[in-house]
Amino acid sequence: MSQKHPIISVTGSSGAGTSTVKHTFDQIFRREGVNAVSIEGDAFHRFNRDQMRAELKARVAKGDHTFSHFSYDANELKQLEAAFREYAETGNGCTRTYVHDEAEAEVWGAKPGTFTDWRRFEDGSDVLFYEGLHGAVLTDDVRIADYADLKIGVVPVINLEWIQKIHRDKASRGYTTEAVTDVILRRMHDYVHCICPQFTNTDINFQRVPTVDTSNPFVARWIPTPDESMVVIRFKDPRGIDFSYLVSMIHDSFMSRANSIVIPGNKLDLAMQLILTPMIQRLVERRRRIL
Ligand SMILES: Nc1ncnc2c1ncn2[C@@H]1O[C@H](COP(=O)(O)OP(=O)(O)O)[C@@H](O)[C@H]1O
Ligand SMILES: O=C(COP(=O)(O)O)[C@H](O)[C@H](O)COP(=O)(O)O
Repeated sequence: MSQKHPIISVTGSSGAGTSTVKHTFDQIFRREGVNAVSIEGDAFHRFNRDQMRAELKARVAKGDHTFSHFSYDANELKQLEAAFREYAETGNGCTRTYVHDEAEAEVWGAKPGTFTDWRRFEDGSDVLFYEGLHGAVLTDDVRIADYADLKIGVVPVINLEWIQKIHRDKASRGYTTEAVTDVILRRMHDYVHCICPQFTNTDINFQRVPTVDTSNPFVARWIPTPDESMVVIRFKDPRGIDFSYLVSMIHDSFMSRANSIVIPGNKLDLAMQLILTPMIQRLVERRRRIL
């Protein structure tokens, strides 16, 4: 936690929609005049694509079938924690980019499946914004969640998450359904052990729930649209959340528990803006007062 250099962390599995949610944050940052530096969880993978394949082969040969990008030890989580700590203390830090495909390769000048060099953040930012798989990890060794001032979970129900991952990985990363299915299966152990526990450490979770049949996600021809879904928004600490304001502003929303509201899927962007803008304003105002 840092009053001077706040950190916002958006955590979700692969295909959950964290990159999509980043657009909403970018809009809020732009409108509110907040200068944010962004980092991606992929930057903190331990291995590039070839090294990861070799490591997987070696682990399988030793009888370990659970190693994946979700595993804590497939990532430099100490380094991610150090990046959060350094930012909290000094307002700066280091990141790099994992290049997924040819389009990103053009932008970054590195081959798909490799990392760029490490680089320093730009000076003078108001907040650090993280988006990735491990932004709310809390273990005996690694205390990433402790450094983040606002932690958001993006967690579609699992069939929908798989549909989103399969479609994104096929459309923009060139994988087949079979290849993505293998990845989903291999990652399941650490989905349970490394990803799910983080959603008890987050301040707010956004859980998209389809209202159409997704019972066989591996043959779904398209991703259920916002109109074909609802979103459950759960607050860890509901004190200070003006639920009656939210329910009156978001047409057709309702409270399902004392700490949760349910909204139509096509109101997600509006709901995020209504909920997150005052929270971001508070973080930035507190920082500016101190400075
Ligand atoms: N709220 C949403 N409504 C419809 N499609 C979505 C939504 N959120 C994400 N998607 C789709 O799901 C896929 C995965 O989203 P993405 O943001 O790339 O996930 P992540 O970065 O968490 O891996 C993308 O094709 C994206 O367009
Ligand atoms: O698990 C993830 C990260 O989440 P996201 O999918 O949301 O980026 C990616 O698949 C790996 O970064 C790289 O995998 P590959 O080397 O197969 O591209």
